[in-house]
Amino acid sequence: MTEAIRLSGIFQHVKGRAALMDIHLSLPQGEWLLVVGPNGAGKSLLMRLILGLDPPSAGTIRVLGEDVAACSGRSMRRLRRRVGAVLQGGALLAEYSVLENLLLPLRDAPMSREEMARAARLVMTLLQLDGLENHLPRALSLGLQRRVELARALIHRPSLLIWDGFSDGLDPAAIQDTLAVLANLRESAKLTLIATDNRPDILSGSEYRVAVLDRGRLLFDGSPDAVFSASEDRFDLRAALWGRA
Ligand SMILES: Nc1ncnc2c1ncn2[C@@H]1O[C@H](COP(=O)(O)OP(=O)(O)OP(=O)(O)O)[C@@H](O)[C@H]1O
Repeated sequence: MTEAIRLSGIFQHVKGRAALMDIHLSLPQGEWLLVVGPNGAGKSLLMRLILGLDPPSAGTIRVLGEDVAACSGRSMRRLRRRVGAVLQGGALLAEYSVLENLLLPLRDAPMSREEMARAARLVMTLLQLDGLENHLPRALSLGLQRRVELARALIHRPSLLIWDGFSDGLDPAAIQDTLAVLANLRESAKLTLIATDNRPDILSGSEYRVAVLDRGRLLFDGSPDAVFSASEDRFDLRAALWGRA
């Protein structure tokens, strides 16, 4: 089976401090992985490495079969067109309309204006954003802004979606709506999802694996049921999942 990602022996140092240590992780295409852990565990750093936004201090990262370190210029742009990203803290450009924000990932795509307009219409309908194309992000609720971010991440029909901070700004109903959209894409287009969150059950209702990260180390990688039962015996897992109180 083709792999969406394979991380081998990843270390990441930030300002002289080891923030990720000896991470090994792989995921077949079409599967979903939830990376959970407390604040500061290293989830965002890991997502940035997978996206090729930062190079790791050591180790290799393969994304959709490509060695990220070996990609540059054209090959990196080609790889990025196969990956969508929703990053923490929202990255909608404030002075751009919803439509202009949506079209950003297509800047370098070999597509005509008509094809771009069609892609935007499709994704706006998919996420029920019709009629909002000329709005500025600040005119939208936080939940709608998140939906625009997701639409932007999906506009180029990526095989792999990276979502850092899955439930940020989403209420329970919005989480369920979002999961339904993603489940359809998994069914129809084999979309792979790698999401981060603080809650290990946030994707419940879907089939997914959980990787527990704590202080830069991967403590566990398995099914949600396995992680919950393992945490009954392991203080470190329990603390990473539910807090050290
Ligand atoms: N630019 C930076 N400068 C200094 N330290 C950083 C920087 N980015 C991350 N770190 C540190 O690296 C560690 C991992 O941070 P990271 O943002 O990946 O955690 P996280 O698990 O995503 O946390 P959260 O759930 O709060 O988003 C933390 O100790 C953080 O303080």
